[in-house]
Order: sequence, then C-alpha cells, then structure tokens
Amino acid sequence: MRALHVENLTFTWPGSEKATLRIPNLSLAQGERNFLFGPSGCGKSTLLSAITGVVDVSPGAILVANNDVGALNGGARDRFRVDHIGIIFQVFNLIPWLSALENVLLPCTFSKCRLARAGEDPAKTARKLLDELGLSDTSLLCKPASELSVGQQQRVAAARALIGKPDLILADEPTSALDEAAKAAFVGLLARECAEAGSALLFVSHDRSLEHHFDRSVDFVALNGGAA
Ligand SMILES: Nc1ncnc2c1ncn2[C@@H]1O[C@H](COP(=O)(O)OP(=O)(O)OP(=O)(O)O)[C@@H](O)[C@H]1O
Repeated sequence: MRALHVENLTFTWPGSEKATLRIPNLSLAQGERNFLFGPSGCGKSTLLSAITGVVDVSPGAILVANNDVGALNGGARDRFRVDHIGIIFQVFNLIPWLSALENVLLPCTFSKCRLARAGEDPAKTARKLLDELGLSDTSLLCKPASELSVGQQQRVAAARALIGKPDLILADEPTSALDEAAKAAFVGLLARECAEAGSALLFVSHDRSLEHHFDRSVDFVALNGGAA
C-alpha cells in the first residue's frame, strides 16, 4: 500500500486564470519521509489542502492509503481525514483553552481508528509522545495551550499529528518560528517519531537546510509542471 499517490492532479483557485497545481505524479511509500521544497507562493499549501480534501479535486487524482479523496463527500471526507492523516500546520491550530494533553488526545476523540491504535491507555501514549518530542515537564501538560511557548505548542501539534499512528503526516512549514538549532532538533525528532509510528511524512518547506533528515527531496516547482 502507498501512503500517498497523486496522479494527473490539476487544481485552479476560483477566479484564477492559471492552474496552481499541475502535478503528473507524486507517490510516498508506507513510512517514507519526503521533503517537498519550493519558494513562497508556488502552491505547496494548496497541494496539502487538496490531499486533505479541504479543496475539491477530481476522483482518481489523489489516493491516501488507497482511498480516493476526491470521491468522498463532505462528512465522509472529514472522517477519512482524521482517521488517516495527521496534520501539523504553520500556525499550530491548537484549541487554546484545552490543555496540552487534551489537544494531543483530540484525534482519539474524533476517530475510532486513531483511538484503537493509540494503545491501551491513550493518555499514557500522549504523555510518552510529548516526552519523546522534548516536552517532558509534566507541569506543562495540564496548562491551556494558549499559555505555552511557540516551541512547546509545536511539540503538542506534532504529538497530536502522531497519536494513533495515521498513515500519512503532513507538515506545512512547522518550523518557521524557530531558531536554527531548535528547528533541526525538532525535525530530527519528528522524523524519528514518524519512523517509530510507521507513518509516512510529507514535510513542506522553503528551507533546504532541513532536507538531510528525509529519505527523499522533491523540487515542487519542477514537480508542478515547471509552474512558478
Ligand atoms: N484560498 C485561496 N483562494 C485563492 N487563491 C489562493 C488561496 N490560497 C492560496 N491561493 C493562491 O495560490 C497560490 C499558491 O499559494 P500557496 O499558499 O499554496 O503557496 P505556498 O507555496 O504554500 O506558499 P508559502 O510558502 O508562502 O506558504 C498563490 O498564488 C495564492 O495566492
């Protein structure tokens, strides 16, 4: 099974004259870690929105864990996303009033698949993930997410993406707010945790200093029919 298969994908934002996405082929094997790089505005986030089904694509263009994202309707698409995909956004999209631990456990609340794969005691799994990602101070775990530093929130977002071992983890420039040392350390930890969970990782960035952490690098502009 491939974690991700994209074939003949085209997507044009409403009102735009030019297609933002024109991708002939992109595949990620199960557990593969892929670094997708390209300049600002080239369409990287749009591709992630297409993979998660946030924007509509034609049936057959995107398969995640062998499921055709474009063939799913709204509710089924939302369930599919939480069952199979962990997402780490540029801004981490944590629920500010929930604690760090509650934020990490959210996918298990919405998805029976993720709950079933989160171990016998999901809260213990959440604490273990946070500890491995460098958030080991237990006094922080019950604090509302809004009271955590950017680096701490980033670790919570990564643990939330990883819990319940989704087939695919999408990371959209999650290191842009960090200094060089913190950035490299975080990406190293994320890559290791994905390997442990068996989750494929598609990490999107313009910062090529990070690419040595990955199995493969892809130039988004070359991939996307040479469109800039
Ligand atoms: N919601 C939207 N509606 C219309 N056009 C959009 C929308 N979101 C993005 N675009 C356009 O699509 C193009 C690609 O944007 P996108 O955010 O995918 O690029 P990116 O490579 O992720 O950029 P960055 O690295 O700055 O985040 C841009 O020209 C942008 O203006």
